[in-house]
Amino acid sequence: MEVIVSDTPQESARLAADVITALYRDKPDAVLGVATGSSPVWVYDELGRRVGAGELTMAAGQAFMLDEYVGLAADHPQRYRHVIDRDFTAKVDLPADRVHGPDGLADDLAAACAAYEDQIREAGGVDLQLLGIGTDGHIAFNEPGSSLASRTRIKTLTAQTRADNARFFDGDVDAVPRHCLTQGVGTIMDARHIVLLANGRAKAEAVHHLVEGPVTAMWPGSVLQFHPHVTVFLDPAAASRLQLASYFVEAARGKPDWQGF
Ligand SMILES: N[C@@H]1[C@@H](O)[C@H](O)[C@@H](COP(=O)(O)O)O[C@@H]1O
Repeated sequence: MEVIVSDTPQESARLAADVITALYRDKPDAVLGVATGSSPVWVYDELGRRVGAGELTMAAGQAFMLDEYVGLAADHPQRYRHVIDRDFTAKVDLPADRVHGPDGLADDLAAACAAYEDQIREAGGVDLQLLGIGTDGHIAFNEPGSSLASRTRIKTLTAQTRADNARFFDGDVDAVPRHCLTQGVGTIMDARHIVLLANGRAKAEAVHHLVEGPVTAMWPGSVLQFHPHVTVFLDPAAASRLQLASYFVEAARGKPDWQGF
């Protein structure tokens, strides 16, 4: 696991965008895994800027979302489909019909989950998965206690996650759905490169468990310690509980070239 502590979230986002830019240069039809939440938004802004400036094209790519709420009305602005359309797809040149997500309005949710797994496999798997992390250590919507081998399925959200996400529902926790469809931990682990961003002190405990804790389903992000290619971008506040923080900062200073993680 490579851990990079930057001075600001914006600098982390630029570095993450460098990794994605390098991927699309090498592989124009690359498959990107996209995440909702505030953590990746600056990455999407930077990708959009680069596409606009002619420095990057994702036009031959595909993207797969991590998760979706169950039962939110088709036109609800907080459906992750709409969030990704607004935060990511609208900014880049990747055609909207090549951005896929699990169908939280399907009549048969289990079948929709299985179909989504098939779709990812048929696309050749995810080349680079962008991730955030919840304050309780969840990745996508794999809450504490999730099987570390899980595949895309229906999950119940914890009270903590619903409280965290109430800010997107005018502060009304009762408006936050109780269920979601989410890629499983095992599905995420199949991605060839995982790039996780975390910012702010509220993430410091989850980041500590992710990087330094024992691998446990109680902190699902910790399973990334078993993945051969993970890059974690942190701001100083998110890194503040790492025992190895000064080591990571020193290592970053000695690094001559950020390209080619
Ligand atoms: N399902 C998403 C996760 O994919 C995301 O990582 C998490 C953290 O969001 P933020 O980046 O806004 O802190 O929020 C949601 O629960």
